[in-house]
Amino acid sequence: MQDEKVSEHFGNVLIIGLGMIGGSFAKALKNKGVATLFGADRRDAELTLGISTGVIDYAAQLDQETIAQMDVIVLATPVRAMASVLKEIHAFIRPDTLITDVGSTKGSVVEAAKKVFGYAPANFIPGHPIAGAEKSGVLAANPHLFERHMAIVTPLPESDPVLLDRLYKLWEAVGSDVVGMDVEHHDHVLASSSHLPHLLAYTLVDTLANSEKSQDVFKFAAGGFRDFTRIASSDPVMWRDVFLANKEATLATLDLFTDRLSFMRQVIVEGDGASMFGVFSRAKSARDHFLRLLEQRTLGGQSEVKPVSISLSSVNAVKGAVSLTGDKSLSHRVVILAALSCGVSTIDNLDLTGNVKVTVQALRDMGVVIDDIGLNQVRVHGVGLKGLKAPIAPINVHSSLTSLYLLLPVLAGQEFEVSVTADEVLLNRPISSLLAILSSMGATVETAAADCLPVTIKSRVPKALDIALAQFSRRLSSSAMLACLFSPGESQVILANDDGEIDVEILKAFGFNVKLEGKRFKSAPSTLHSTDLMLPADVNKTALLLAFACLCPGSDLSIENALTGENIGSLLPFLGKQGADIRYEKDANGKLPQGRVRARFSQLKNFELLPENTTRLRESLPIVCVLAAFTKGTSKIYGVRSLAYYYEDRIMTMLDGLRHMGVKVTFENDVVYIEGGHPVSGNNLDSAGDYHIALAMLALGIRSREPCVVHDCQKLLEEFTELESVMVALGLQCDVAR
Ligand SMILES: NC(=O)C1=CN([C@@H]2O[C@H](COP(=O)(O)OP(=O)(O)OC[C@H]3O[C@@H](n4cnc5c(N)ncnc54)[C@H](O)[C@@H]3O)[C@@H](O)[C@H]2O)C=CC1
Ligand SMILES: O=C(O)C(=O)Cc1ccc(O)cc1
Repeated sequence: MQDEKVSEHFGNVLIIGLGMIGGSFAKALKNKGVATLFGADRRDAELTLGISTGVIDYAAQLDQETIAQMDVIVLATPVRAMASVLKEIHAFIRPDTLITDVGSTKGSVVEAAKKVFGYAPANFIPGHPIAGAEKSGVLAANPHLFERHMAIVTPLPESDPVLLDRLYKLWEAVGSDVVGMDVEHHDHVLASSSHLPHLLAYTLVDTLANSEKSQDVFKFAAGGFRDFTRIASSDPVMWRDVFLANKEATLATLDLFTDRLSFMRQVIVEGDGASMFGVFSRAKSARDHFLRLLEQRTLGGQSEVKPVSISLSSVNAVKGAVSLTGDKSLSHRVVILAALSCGVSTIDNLDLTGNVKVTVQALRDMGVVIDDIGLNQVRVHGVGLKGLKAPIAPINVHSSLTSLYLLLPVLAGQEFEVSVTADEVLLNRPISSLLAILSSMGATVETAAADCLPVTIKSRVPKALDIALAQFSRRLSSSAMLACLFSPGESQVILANDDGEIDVEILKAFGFNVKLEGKRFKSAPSTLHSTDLMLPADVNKTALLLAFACLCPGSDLSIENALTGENIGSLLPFLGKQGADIRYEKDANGKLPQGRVRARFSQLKNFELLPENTTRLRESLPIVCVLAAFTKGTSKIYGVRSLAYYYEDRIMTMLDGLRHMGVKVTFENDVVYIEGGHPVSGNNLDSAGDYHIALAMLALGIRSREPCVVHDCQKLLEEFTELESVMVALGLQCDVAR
């Protein structure tokens, strides 16, 4: 099959050693139509098969006439055969012909070339695809073998830059990501990542095969044995050559491993379960981490998102009582505190979707064992305040601001150097206020661009905090509170807002000695201890569902496991002020202020949101706009332009939705005017993939006079996993189309 053409043509390419790797490379280039392929092999049968299976165009001899015609020569024999091949052909090679190889070791190949030529030839540039299999021979050739896998090139100081560029292009043409590396470094890295595992697999199988019980051992081999020993089916000649060629580096890694194996032997002798657990959990975390990195590469970093729409079939009352999955922002905080505690905490009703996964993964990457023990239930094995382990790669918070704000002070409190990065969306966002907290802690931080990610926390001289936050942000407040955990003395933070109550309750639940007087947060050094917690319902979801009930005549909705403090979140207090009928019934036994919150329909008052309140309600502005549409009179929202652009964008999308439903909306001189009290009618709304807009549009759709579809709800359903079942439980007729 001929793939699509790539522009560059590499001319005549000769593969010497037409086995699995040489054949795969030849077939990939041939399918792309970017070269004329010649093959040479000491086994004629491989060449015949190579032609009949369309791997090469021509079989070739290693004579002067052939070699002089080649633009690229690829050595693909076992590594120790490369010296003799080079000896045979070196006199015929044109100086502008690129000679390269695919061998698993590089030092020995460079040595061979220097010996044959008498110097390091500028046109000899070694390479090594990090892709393969336990198979051999041309029949195992696979043209897709190198796609989205790395290829290492190891240029020498003498290497010709034009030919080096050609080598990069060759590997790119077959789909590889090419990286340059020093020859010696290559041999050390590969000794550990590839050569040692092959040695272990061969030795394990050989040991067991020679044991008395070998029949039964193989008969009852479980999946683990099969996975671990797959590579012992690899070609023995190839691997004999690798160990002969890379003796020093393989011995170094083997010695290290042998020491660790002896240590594990002693651990077993002593029945030291804690050490076993430590080694196994760190290894699991490290492997999970690099598998994810690998997956990102092989998937091209892309995951396909299927559009989802939700249709609401008629105007409904919202009736019933439901419990919701735990609060997202508390979920982040609680797993972090449990990880920093001494002892094992069990957390129930944790929200393990979306960004919380990012925080959990970061903690796992730093050696914290977090067992999934049931639906939304985890057991966290705390490592103590400073017990996190240096991760093997930078911590990636992806697009999770909450993970970033909560983890950064925790990292600044550890004793290792660590870097933090994120997805592109967060990379250009200045985080000056957050970095200021780190510097108040006494941490030295380096950023790539001024006050933006990625950051590296270099060192720290712990200091007691005494700071006042100017910015209204719950994340920043929590960040400062967590920073106090690592303070050597009493600390004080003056918060910019007065909604720190729940965070303080959570800190207290883990034994942190803190108190909150108005906006003044004070702490004294303490050791955190584990606790078992049942998280109350998500504050945003609770408020949004209660807003639905306030909007729909005949409604009576109870959220059974809600947070019940007066200052929890911003939307419920706002609804209360607008005359909503909301009642709180506190559960006297809860560790946190939690219980039942009940809402019934009531006619809401129109409102004016001054800039300070607009900022306070910024996350909930889409639903606030919807509420405005159902009050009597005109509501005004001031100061939208002073919000971060994404909040402003959200409001503009929401206003478009309102207009589409016949609501009179204007935006003039930084004031949004929404005329409420008129019938709403329309059947199609586009939520632009935003969680808050999607929920607000559902609220709008519920009051529409005709059945209404809200599009682009995949993010909503991803984060509000129980939405569908909650809607059904509340008697809302909805249909999710995936
Ligand atoms: N198998 C794998 O997964 C990977 C292998 N490599 C490297 O690629 C090279 C080739 O490995 P495979 O393709 O797996 O082996 P293979 O056994 O499938 O192919 C090697 C071919 O070289 C031929 N050959 C041996 N000595 C020769 C000589 N003196 N003159 C001409 N032809 C000769 C053999 O007849 C055979 O067809 C090795 O250097 C190996 O280290 C690199 C990455 C992955
Ligand atoms: O089969 C496997 O899993 C491999 O590890 C393949 C492999 C073998 C040798 C190399 O130099 C590179 C890749």
